[in-house]
Amino acid sequence: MSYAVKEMFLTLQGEGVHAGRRAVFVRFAGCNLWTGREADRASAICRFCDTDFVGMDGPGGGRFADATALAGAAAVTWGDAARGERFVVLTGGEPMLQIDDALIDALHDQGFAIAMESNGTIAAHPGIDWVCISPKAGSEVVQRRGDELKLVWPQDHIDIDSLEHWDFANFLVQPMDSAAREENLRAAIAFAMARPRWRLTLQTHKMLGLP
Ligand SMILES: C[S@@+](CC[C@H](N)C(=O)[O-])C[C@H]1O[C@@H](n2cnc3c(N)ncnc32)[C@H](O)[C@@H]1O
Ligand SMILES: Nc1nc2[nH]cc(C(=O)O)c2c(=O)[nH]1
Ligand code: SF4
Ligand SMILES: [Mg+2]
Repeated sequence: MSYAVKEMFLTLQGEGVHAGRRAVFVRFAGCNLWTGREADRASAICRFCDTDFVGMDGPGGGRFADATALAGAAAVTWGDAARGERFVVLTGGEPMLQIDDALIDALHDQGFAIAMESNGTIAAHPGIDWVCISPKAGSEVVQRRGDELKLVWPQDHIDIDSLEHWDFANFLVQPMDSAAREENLRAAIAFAMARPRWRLTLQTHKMLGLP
């Protein structure tokens, strides 16, 4: 199978438990909860997305003919730093629309530990080493176990008590980036103060000027 990739870049993971860790990001094109077109945002299931995942025109993006080609490009993007530490984050868009056995095997063959950022509406590939699920109100989350649950806040129509029954090792709350970001940050802080099971996570790459 070929893969449609919006962009591929080297940075620090900005969010979640692995914040601060050197990582190759592979941003797949396309999502099942929004077309990515501004004209469709108001009628989408997911309306607060901060990401351009349309097309294959970003830095390091393109159509990769097969898994070997994609994994090879990820290895080149990682560069000469300690091979044993290779870490890739598969995101999008919705990465589970494209991730398959061949890609997971090829990335592992290149020595990568594989993390994924997903909306959880498609079951995660079992070979992924670190599964981060970020639930969206109005969607059906089928992937209810993993390494981190990252709730963007505030969102209406989320049943927090039922999320807490899902099988995740870490529960994180992330303020929604929007025109109301200050208010959203206060709301996320209040959330973490009221529910000690949850930890605040910030989009540190945005503060640092990293991609
Ligand atoms: C762009 S999404 C791509 C992966 C996948 N589609 C998902 O939603 O998890 C990557 C992460 O950014 C989060 N995110 C998207 N828009 C955001 C915003 N406006 N503020 C804070 N986090 C946001 C998502 O919830 C997700 O955790
Ligand atoms: N540095 C950095 N960290 C991130 N963590 C999750 C991201 C994403 O868009 O999935 C992201 C991103 O786009 N950049
Ligand atoms: S599910 Fe993820 S990629 Fe899709 S629109 Fe929402 S935040 Fe963006
Ligand atoms: Mg992002």
